[in-house]
Amino acid sequence: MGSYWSRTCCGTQKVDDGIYSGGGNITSSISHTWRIFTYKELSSATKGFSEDNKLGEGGFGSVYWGKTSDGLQIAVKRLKSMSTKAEMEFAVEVEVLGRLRHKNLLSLRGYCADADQRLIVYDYMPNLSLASHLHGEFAHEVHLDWKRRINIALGSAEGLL
Ligand SMILES: Nc1ncnc2c1ncn2[C@@H]1O[C@H](COP(=O)(O)OP(=O)(O)OP(=O)(O)O)[C@@H](O)[C@H]1O
Repeated sequence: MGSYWSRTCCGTQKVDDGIYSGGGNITSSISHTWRIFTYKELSSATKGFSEDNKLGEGGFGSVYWGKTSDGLQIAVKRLKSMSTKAEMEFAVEVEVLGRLRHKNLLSLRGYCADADQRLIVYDYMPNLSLASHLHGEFAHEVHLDWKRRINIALGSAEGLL
């Protein structure tokens, strides 16, 4: 469940002005249903999980930008090991996000569970994380005034409900 909470309260909330709270990212979320991807499909979408496509790294694996054959931009989280904890992360994420559709929640696009590979596919969020805007690399570029900060907090709370 830890992962679920990180995804909702610190991970991937979207708010009205387009910024995601915590470690999440910004914008472009149109809700769709999810589907099962093949490993080959995801490998080809991410140019073989190339370093150039790497968006970042979380507790359970690396996240890669990709483009599907039908032109959809995706973020693919490739779990690094098949520990019980990682299996749990995968199951909870797919189970919970697969059921939820909310404008302030990152949408699950699908997953892949081929042999010992576990990958989770999300909408790609192009504007990086709120954390990077609050404390990181973009903190000096984008000035988040209190009005925007309050909107973000309200949007995050709405997503949690
Ligand atoms: N949907 C996405 N679109 C764009 N970038 C993303 C997306 N999801 C994740 N990322 C990038 O990948 C990084 C790692 O994401 P990930 O969800 O694995 O980790 P986390 O939320 O920081 O930590 P944890 O694994 O503990 O939940 C993020 O910080 C972000 O930069």
